[in-house]
Amino acid sequence: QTEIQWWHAMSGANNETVENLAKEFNATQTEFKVVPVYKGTYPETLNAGIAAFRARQPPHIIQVFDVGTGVMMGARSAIKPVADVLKEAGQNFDKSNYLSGIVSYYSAADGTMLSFPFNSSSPILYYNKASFRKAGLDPEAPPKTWPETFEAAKKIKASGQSCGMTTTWPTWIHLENFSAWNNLPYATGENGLTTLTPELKINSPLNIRHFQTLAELQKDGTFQYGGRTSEAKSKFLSGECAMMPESSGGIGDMVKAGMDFGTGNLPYYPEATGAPQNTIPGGASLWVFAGKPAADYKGVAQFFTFLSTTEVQSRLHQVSGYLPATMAAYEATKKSGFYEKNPGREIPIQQMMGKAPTENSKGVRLVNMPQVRDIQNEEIEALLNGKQDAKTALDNAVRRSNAAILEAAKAYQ
Ligand SMILES: O=P(O)(O)OC[C@H](O)CO
Repeated sequence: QTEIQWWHAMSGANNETVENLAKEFNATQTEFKVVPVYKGTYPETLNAGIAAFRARQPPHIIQVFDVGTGVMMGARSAIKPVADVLKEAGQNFDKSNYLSGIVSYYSAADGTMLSFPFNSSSPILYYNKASFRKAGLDPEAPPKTWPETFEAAKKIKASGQSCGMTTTWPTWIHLENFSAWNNLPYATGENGLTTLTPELKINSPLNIRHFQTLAELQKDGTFQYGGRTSEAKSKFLSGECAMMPESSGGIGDMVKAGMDFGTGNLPYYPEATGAPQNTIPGGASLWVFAGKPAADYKGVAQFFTFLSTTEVQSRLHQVSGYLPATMAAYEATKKSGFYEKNPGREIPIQQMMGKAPTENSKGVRLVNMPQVRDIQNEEIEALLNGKQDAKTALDNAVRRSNAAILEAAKAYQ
């Protein structure tokens, strides 16, 4: 039996899903055994993959988060495009079966699909219904705009509760999706999609106002910072913080915890022209490393074909909150009545596909995006620690990121 190593970053409820998928696939045939290995957070998993590649011992499949896409595309000789893996193995592969916004994000300029869109997400607002009741807020009416969200957070705090709001992923949610959803540029060159050396635009007056408000609310704990990736989830699950913008793919843990929670759209600013626009694909995709024996790729292809079936895709979407990768799975979920029975579960798809994207909202691509996020996180943390104001933080983030992008782009020119 040939083992197929699959490195991933899924913890909690999503980890169980990954384990179950591998078991299920392994039971369908005897030639291959998919072995999932948890390698830590998304940034940790990507770093582990790069180190393993350098040591000539990469896994067959690695899960890389949205912003690692540019890094992987830049390492073209290290990877084998998923379209080739599937075609060479004689698997029926038609790009048009997949959700268009997702597939274009994971395709090369010539249209070749490079990675498998395993878990795409959109950020939504989670809220604790009991906390809303305690604060005299309507538990069936989540705030729609950022000003309403901050008002609700203040009321929750004023009702004697410990924290109105926290957030996961400050960069992904409050910078990248913030720009797309409010139809503002994140960077020049269609957010880096048409140039290797874009300049960031994340220090507009609305960006500054948003972060200055978060910093003000952080002072008395109305807002509580909770970390750079998904760490803040524990503050919501424990009941400490009543609201939390977080990935749609985080829903499995809330369900598992038996919480009485509601979900709403990602808030926006009503004065932003065209807002709410559309969100951009988050989550991760599966990349295949090059240089493995040809026979192994047959197993990888079989596994991806298994993952693409309508039955598996529908289930994955319904259990995890990630978007279905294929249109067929979306249609099947609609037909089954799932969205009527589970209000709010169509939100991530509607947020991403509800409007045709503008040049501000197709996606963000930088050759060194994980590094740029680190820079932004440092500046945001200094802001929330009271060391600088929002204008300084965002101006610094722009200046430092632009310099880092220019430096990183040299390797590709
Ligand atoms: O929590 P996920 O898997 O939806 O990922 C969120 C962000 O897109 C990661 O960069």
